[in-house]
Amino acid sequence: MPTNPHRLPDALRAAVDAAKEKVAALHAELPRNELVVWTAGNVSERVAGTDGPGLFVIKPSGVSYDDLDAASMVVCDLDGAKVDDGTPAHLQPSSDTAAHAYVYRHMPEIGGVVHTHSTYATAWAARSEPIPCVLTMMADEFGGDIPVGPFALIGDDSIGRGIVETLSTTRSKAVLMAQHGPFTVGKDARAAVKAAVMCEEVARTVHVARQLGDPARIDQEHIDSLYERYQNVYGQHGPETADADKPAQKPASTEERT
Ligand SMILES: O=C(CO)[C@@H](O)[C@H](O)COP(=O)(O)O
Repeated sequence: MPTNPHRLPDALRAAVDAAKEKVAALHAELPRNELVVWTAGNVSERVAGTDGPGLFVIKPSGVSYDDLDAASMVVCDLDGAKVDDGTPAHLQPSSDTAAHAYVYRHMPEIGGVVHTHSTYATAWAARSEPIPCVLTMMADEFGGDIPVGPFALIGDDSIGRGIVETLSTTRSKAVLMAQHGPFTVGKDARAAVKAAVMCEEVARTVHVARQLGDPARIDQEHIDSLYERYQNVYGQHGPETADADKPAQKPASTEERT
């Protein structure tokens, strides 16, 4: 049953509108960081403070990045069904909506999901090869290798299932879906966009390094130390300068999760 926007409590209406503004603005980061071409890629964010079954905001499918604004963002429930909140009826949500919805249903700590076809990360995905943790930046952001998820067709739960299954075995916020491209997650959409930018950067750097030889993986104890510092010490921590990229909960160590 579509949701009538006029029946939304004021707080939920405000939260939906805030998410639409934020997700629209974050979509501009994808072309700005050269992570997408044409209409490829998408960003979503869970609507904060939603009682009941939950909602998220995602871009409409196949619309030029130049034409995306808050008014064109689509609101969906956690089954991926479009919610009628006043967004024009002809705007259908992203073709990856079912994957985003699956992640939100199965990873309650996650508040943002991003998908791109960024060149270097997608090249690793094309080979179904994990990116080895040979850079401190990888240890900082991803806590280890960036894993590969299974090949899956677009349109149903298959991609989402592959993302969740793969991310459940790692600290990484990025997964390279085989022969498709990277999906990243974060506590909110901004953190997931950051992970997408970092994923492409390390994919490019490790690729370049491999043209020169075989880079060595960082020792596990050093990876753990770097990850701990970056996640818990790096950046600003005052109430007015809190880093929005920090995870809500400290993820378990690799040893605890495997
Ligand atoms: O992976 C795919 C298609 O292969 C999609 O991610 C498109 O690249 C973007 O689709 P929309 O979000 O515009 O539907």
